[in-house]
Amino acid sequence: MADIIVSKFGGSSVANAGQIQKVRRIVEEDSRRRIVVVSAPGRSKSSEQKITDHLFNIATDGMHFRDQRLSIPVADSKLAVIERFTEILQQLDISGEGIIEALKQDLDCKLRGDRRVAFLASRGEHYNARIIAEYFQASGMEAEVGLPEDFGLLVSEQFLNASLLQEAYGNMQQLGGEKITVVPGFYGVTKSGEVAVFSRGGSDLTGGEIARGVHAASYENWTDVSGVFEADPRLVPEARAIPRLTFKEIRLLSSKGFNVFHLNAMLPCKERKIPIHIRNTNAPEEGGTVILFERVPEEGVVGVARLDSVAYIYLEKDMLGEEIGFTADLLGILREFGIQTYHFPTDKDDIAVLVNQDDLTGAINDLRRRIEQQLKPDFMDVVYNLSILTAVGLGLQGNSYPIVDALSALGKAHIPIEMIDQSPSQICFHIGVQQTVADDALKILYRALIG
Ligand SMILES: Nc1ncnc2c1ncn2[C@@H]1O[C@H](COP(=O)(O)OP(=O)(O)O)[C@@H](O)[C@H]1O
Ligand SMILES: N[C@@H](CC(=O)OP(=O)(O)O)C(=O)O
Repeated sequence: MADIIVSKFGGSSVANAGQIQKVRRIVEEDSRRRIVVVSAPGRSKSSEQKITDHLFNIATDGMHFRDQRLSIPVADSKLAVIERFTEILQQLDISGEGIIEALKQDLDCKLRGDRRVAFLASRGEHYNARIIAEYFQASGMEAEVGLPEDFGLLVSEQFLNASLLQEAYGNMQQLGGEKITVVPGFYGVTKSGEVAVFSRGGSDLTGGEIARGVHAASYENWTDVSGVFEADPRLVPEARAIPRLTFKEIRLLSSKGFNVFHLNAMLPCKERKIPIHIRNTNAPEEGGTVILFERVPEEGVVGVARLDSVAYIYLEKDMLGEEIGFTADLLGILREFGIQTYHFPTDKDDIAVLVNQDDLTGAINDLRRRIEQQLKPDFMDVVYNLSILTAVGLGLQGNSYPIVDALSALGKAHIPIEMIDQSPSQICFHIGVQQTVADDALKILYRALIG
């Protein structure tokens, strides 16, 4: 189906009726846009929460916003979800028959545990897709909704972090006929028909997997910025959109904080060499970013990413470097505790592992005890609140000068460096700093390496 474009519209692009009207215009403009993947309504103003967050709040009995030091009662979240969909229906001027009643019933579902969380979390995408398909039809388009439960978007039974099952690719062949099919992102169904969701931001994954399944000519990812920027535009306002990136570069950048595109969403497209085009729903005339298999680099560094909330677990033990299997044992313990690791610089008598510090919450005492018992370090320390700044670019291969420039710029600004790591591929390097200086450090690196 080489003439099909799969177009995914993110939460900001489908947050309200005005945005959905823009989506319609975009879809109508190119007859190849026959599979449209939609997210749940995101924030349309900063005072609002994403519908998916309200749904997680309902599913977790009002605990979901605790990290943001907010407490939103379940009843308020239910009301917010119902009101948002009612408003969208009214403003699009469609009846949406039975939709609000069905939504209310779903919000009172009796499922338990992860199954309950997954089912509730999926409702934002489910109802938005149904509404958008109905709106497309009402405005004269040949369109229908394609629900994962109907066409068989089969996923594993990890209800809150599902992955696609191979059979799903065959089932996707029924998509992409003459009609436009509106597919809800973020969820699939297990072989026994239960709903399971991908990780957060997972509508990008739905789009990427469907693009692979139908052998699409391209995968468009429509959002609220004009492509992937050289640095997070909220932190570095002068950053510009990067016209072309490779699959490898975007993966390195998204794994270190470029959350414009889900880290794993490029993998299915890479397999089939399907180009990904990141574009702005609010400015479709702008070029955006194209992600391709290869490109000729004209620069050293193409982007600088920043990842916060990193902790540094440091162990010292004489002869550690000579003890075969020490690193594997340490990483094995971290795996057992479900702690995400980023880097592990090692030396003769010491090792550090940089981890996601949110994963340490509630686990750190048990983890320390376990490491002490099994690995018997002479000394152990845990340092919190670090940021990793990651510079990426194919042009770094065989050109180490940007590393010198980066260190010298940080040195001139008296920014202390906690960690340095060059990736084995040599197309990126990482610098760890205290989170308190990360804003400055990012701007300094941006100016030294790109701006
Ligand atoms: N390097 C970057 N380039 C572009 N956007 C970025 C970058 N890093 C972070 N972002 C943020 O990602 C946001 C888009 O992602 P997301 O909120 O998931 O969009 P959507 O709702 O369309 O899925 C942008 O509004 C921007 O604030
Ligand atoms: N709505 C889901 C899935 C998703 O991809 O959303 P968005 O396109 O708004 O990032 C989430 O918030 O995680």
